[in-house]
Amino acid sequence: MTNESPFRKNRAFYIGVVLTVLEGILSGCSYLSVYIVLTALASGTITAGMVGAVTAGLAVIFLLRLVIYSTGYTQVQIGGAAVSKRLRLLLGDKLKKIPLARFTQGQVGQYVNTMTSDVGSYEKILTHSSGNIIKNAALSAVLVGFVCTVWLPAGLILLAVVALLIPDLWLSFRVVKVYGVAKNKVSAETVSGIVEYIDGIQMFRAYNMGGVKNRTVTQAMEEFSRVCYQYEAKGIPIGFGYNIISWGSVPLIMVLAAGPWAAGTLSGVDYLMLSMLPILLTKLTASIAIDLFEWKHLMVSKRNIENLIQEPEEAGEGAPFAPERHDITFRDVSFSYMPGEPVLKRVSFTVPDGKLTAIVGDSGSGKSTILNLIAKFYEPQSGTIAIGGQSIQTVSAERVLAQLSMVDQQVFLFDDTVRENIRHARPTATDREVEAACRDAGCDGFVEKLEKSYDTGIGENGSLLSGGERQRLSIARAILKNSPILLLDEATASLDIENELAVKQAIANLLKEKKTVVMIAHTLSIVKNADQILVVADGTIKESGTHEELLAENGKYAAMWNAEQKITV
Ligand SMILES: Nc1ncnc2c1ncn2[C@@H]1O[C@H](COP(=O)(O)OP(=O)(O)OP(=O)(O)O)[C@@H](O)[C@H]1O
Repeated sequence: MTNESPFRKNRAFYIGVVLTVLEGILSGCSYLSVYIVLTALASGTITAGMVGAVTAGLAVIFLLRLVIYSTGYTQVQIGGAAVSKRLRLLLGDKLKKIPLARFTQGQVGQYVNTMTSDVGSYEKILTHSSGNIIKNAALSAVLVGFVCTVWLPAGLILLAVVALLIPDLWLSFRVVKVYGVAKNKVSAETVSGIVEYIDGIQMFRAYNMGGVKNRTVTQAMEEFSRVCYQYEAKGIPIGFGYNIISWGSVPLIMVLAAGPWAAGTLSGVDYLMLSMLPILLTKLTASIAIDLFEWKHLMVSKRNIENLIQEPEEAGEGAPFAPERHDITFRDVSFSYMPGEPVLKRVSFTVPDGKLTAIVGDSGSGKSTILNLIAKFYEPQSGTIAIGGQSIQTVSAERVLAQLSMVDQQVFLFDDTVRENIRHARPTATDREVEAACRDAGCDGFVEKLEKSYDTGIGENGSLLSGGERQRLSIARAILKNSPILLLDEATASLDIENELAVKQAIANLLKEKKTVVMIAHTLSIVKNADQILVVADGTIKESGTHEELLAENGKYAAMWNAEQKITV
C-alpha cells in the first residue's frame, strides 16, 4: 500500500479546473465588449467597422467558451469519475479486511451509505461544486477588478460584499456541522433499516410482520425528513440574510455614483455599468455561498470515507501460511460477541490432524462460534488458536481460509450459473473437475434436469433451488476446493427425508478424503464413528472422547445419546 492519498486528483481533473476558470474569465470579457460599444455609442465615435469587430470578437469568445467549457467539463467528469472509481475499489478492498464483528453493530447501513452515496457525493464535489465555485470566483474577481478601474469606491463596496461571505459561511458551516452530520447519520440508519427489511422480506411476510417492520423503516424515514427539514430551515435564513445585504449594494452604488456622474467625473456609460455589474456580482456571490454550503456538506461524506478507510483491520499479516500439519489447537480461548456476555470461557482442546472431530451440545452453547473462530471470522478476546502449531493470530483471514472449506447452514450462492457457483471454490478448475465435484456431492441428478444443465442460472442466492440442492452445491464447492481442513455444520434438520439422505451421502463422500474435519452434529447417530467428540456446554468443553468413552463416562453425552435413542426407537 502506498502513502498516496486515495483522494488525490489526476491530471484530467486539474486540466478541467483550469479550463473551467478560463471559461469563467472569458465570460467576463463579454461585458467588456458591451462597455466598449456603449462608450463609443455615447461619444458618437461608433462605426460599422467597430461594431463588426466587436461582434466578431464576441463570436470568437463564444466559440472559445464553447470549446473550453465542453473540454473542461468532460475532463473534470473523467477526473472525478476516476477518483470515485479508485475510492470504491479501495473501500471494497477495505471491507474484506474489517473484522466481521463490525458488521453486526448497526454498521451495515453506514457502510452501504459510504460505499454508495458518500462516494457519489464526493464525486459531485469534484465534478460540480469545485468547478462552479472556482468559475464563479474567477468571474467575480474579473468583475470586481473591472468595477475598481471604473470607479474605485464602487469596487470597494463590491469587495465588502465578497468579504461578507466570510461570516455568512461561518454561520452556514455551523449548520452543516450540527445538522449535516446528523442528516448523514440518520440516512445511514435508514439504509440499515431498509437493507434489513428487504433482506428479511420473506420472513416478515411469512410471519405477517410487514406492518411492524414497516413502522421501523417508516420511523427512520420520518426522522430523516425531520433532520432534512431542520437542516434546510436553519440554512435558508442565513443565505437569505446574506442575499438581502449583498443586494443592498446595488442601490447603494447607484446612489453614491449619482454624485460623480452629475459632476461629470463619471460618464453615463460608467454609471450604467456600475448599476448593472453589481447585480451580476450579487448573483455570483449568492451562488458561491450556496455552492460552498453544499461543498461543506459534501465534505461530511469525505470524512465518512476517511473514517471507513481508517477502520481497524482484522489482526494478521499477509505472510504465507502453509502449515505441514493441520491439527487445530484452542488454548484458553475466551470469546464474546457482546461485551459482558461470554460465549466461550477459557476453552482448550486439540483437533488431531487428519481425523474427524465432532462437536455436540445444546442449541446456543457455542458450537458454531468455535467454527467461526477457526475460520477467523472473529478474533478471540484472549487465548490462542493454532493450526499445525502456528498461531493464526498473526495470519490474515484470507490465508487461513485458503486452508479450509466450510459447509454450513447458511449457504451463500451467487446469481450465476451452477458451474460458476462451484468454480468459485477453485477458479482454475476445469469443467470436468467441476462436474466431477458435482457428481461426488450428488448434484448431477438435479443439475442435469435443469434447462441448460451446468450453465443454468440459479437466481439470486440460488433462489431457484431447494434447500437440499443448495446444500449439495456448497458441498460440491468444498469437494472442488479440496482443502486440508473441513469445517462442517451438519444442517439436515430442515430438509425432507430425500434431501437429508442425499446431503448425508454427499457429506460421506466429502469425508472420504483424509482431512482434518471439525463437524457440528445436531444428531448424535452421525458422530458415533468420529475419532473424537467434544461436548460443549456453558461456554466450556464439558466432555471429550470417543463415543464409547463418553458413554462410559455417563455424563452429558450419555444423557443426550439416551434421549435421542428414545426418540428414534
Ligand atoms: N453474531 C452474533 N452476535 C451476537 N451474538 C451471537 C452471534 N452469533 C451467535 N451469538 C450468540 O452466541 C451464542 C452461541 O451461538 P452459536 O451459534 O455458537 O451456538 P450453537 O451452539 O452453534 O447453536 P445452534 O446449535 O443452535 O446452531 C448464542 O447465545 C447466540 O445467541
